Amino acid sequence: MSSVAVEKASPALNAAPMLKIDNLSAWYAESKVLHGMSFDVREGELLTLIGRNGAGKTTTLRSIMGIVQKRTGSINFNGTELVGKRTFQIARLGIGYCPEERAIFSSLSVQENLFLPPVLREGGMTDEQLYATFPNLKARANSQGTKLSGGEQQMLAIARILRTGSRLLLLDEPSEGLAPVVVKEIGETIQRLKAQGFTIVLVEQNLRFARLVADRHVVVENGRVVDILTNAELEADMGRVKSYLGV
Ligand SMILES: Nc1ncnc2c1ncn2[C@@H]1O[C@H](COP(=O)(O)OP(=O)(O)OP(=O)(O)O)[C@@H](O)[C@H]1O
Repeated sequence: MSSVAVEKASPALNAAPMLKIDNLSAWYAESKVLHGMSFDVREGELLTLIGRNGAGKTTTLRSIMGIVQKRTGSINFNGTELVGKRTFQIARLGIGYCPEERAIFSSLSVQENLFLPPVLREGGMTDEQLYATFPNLKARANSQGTKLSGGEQQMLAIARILRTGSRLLLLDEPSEGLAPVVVKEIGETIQRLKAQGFTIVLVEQNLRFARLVADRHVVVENGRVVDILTNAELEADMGRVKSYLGV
């Protein structure tokens, strides 16, 4: 399929930006980790951040959520500037963050974990909608967090932020450490969420997974954006991205 055909097939590529990141820099203590990153995320789009270990992908998500000590530049979400805002204020605007470590509370049941974050704004999924989207979790509603498989924990971590009313989802390596069959399930879930109109930024090392779900890819290297390409462009020239990733 030509890139033009794919771009036509993905209306999100022509949508207005929901998040505009301009000249973003971020620090951990004295150490500058992001060096003037700029990219945007369009409404309804699924955008991946790809790049080697330590490139700054997680830090980009943490900067959007305000979980770094210092950041400069601009992160504009639907017209509101996020630089200067606190994490709870950012969450209330409708941004949900699912960290790499998943943060499932082992002593709590699935249901308790699910209902832990407060509903922050209207439009969040109801319990029925959540359990319809994640039928495995319904069957495990009273199981303790620790008794879940890695895939179930990942599903729970994603489900938890859907209740809150978030419309922009920041997902950090949901495929990490999971068996291929489970990665496929997570991919299908993410595609369903996109079809439901969620906008998603996905940090992903697994290119095979990223290609299946994404509209566009932002390549991060040493805290800088070194390339932005549509999924069709990636399909047409895998070598372009593999050279960045060293694979
Ligand atoms: N809490 C921290 N304190 C100090 N430096 C950090 C901290 N977290 C990350 N770093 C450093 O910031 C840089 C970017 O890390 P980041 O986790 O954003 O990369 P990444 O692209 O997400 O890679 P990975 O997939 O390995 O997590 C790395 O050099 C890392 O060592």
